[in-house]
Amino acid sequence: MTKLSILSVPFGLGAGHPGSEQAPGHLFQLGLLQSLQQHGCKVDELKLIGSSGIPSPAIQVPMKHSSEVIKTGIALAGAVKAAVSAGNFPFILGGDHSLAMGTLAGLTAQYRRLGVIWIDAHADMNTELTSPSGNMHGIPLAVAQGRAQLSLSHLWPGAGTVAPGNIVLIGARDLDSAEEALIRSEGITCFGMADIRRMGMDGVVAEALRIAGAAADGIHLSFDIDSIDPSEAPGTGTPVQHGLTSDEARQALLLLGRSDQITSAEFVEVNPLLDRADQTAILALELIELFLKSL
Ligand SMILES: NC(=[NH2+])NCCC[C@H](N)C(=O)O
Ligand SMILES: [Mn+2]
Ligand SMILES: [Mn+2]
Repeated sequence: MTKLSILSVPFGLGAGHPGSEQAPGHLFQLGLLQSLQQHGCKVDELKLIGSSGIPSPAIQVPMKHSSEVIKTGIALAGAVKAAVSAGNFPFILGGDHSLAMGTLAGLTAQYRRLGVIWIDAHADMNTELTSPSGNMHGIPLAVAQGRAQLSLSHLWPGAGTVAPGNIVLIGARDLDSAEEALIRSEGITCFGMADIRRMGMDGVVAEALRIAGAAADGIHLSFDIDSIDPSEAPGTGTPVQHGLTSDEARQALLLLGRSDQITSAEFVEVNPLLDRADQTAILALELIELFLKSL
């Protein structure tokens, strides 16, 4: 049975709106842990990740709250690496998407070649130079490829990079021009909404696992709640119309959870302050349970 390390990261300074830092606490309040227990999930470790005691980073990044993002990333990277070494499945509960840099730093320090499946309305592939917003949650996948000034090895000394050929985007529909150019020049696989409707989510997931998993010894799933249409998941800072239905998200998470190729996951960008009557939080809770119990 899969032993879980749940790493809770109440951090939201990488996003443009406050609120995602409240998501882990809110999901726990709604009964996440109790219901995981009821579903027979084995939570081996539950850890709260904060940046207190982490010295200011040596690298300077010209973006909003970069030093806090980096410090949190350093704390998270260490916890992720330790979880993998202990033979546990790391599940990171955010928080905003900037924390993926910490996750990926810890993972690339452990895996020889890591694949990444990124379910998101966005590509999060800007650099410090191309970011239109200055928000750190828009850059983690460029950092992970070694394309930004900030690199994963700034967060964790033994961290590596993620090869563009092992990155698969699902649900992307709001790309900035520099991101589009990078996706095209690197040949990064991107399943947009039209592909999902044409191939079906089962077809997309099968292809995603094949591509992300090529020659890889692990695949990380990064799930941004804004992949889902705002009609069903309004509580997020950067909603984008015409997204996944909740059923498509359920299907994706069930299939990915069942695949033994997935070796870690994170769930980000739920913002309780922007939610409508907890609609997004309740859906997130259900999706997380569905995923973790299918592992
Ligand atoms: N993880 C997210 N929700 N990212 C949104 C990014 C939006 C935009 N592309 C930016 O760079 O600011
Ligand atoms: Mn994102
Ligand atoms: Mn997004």
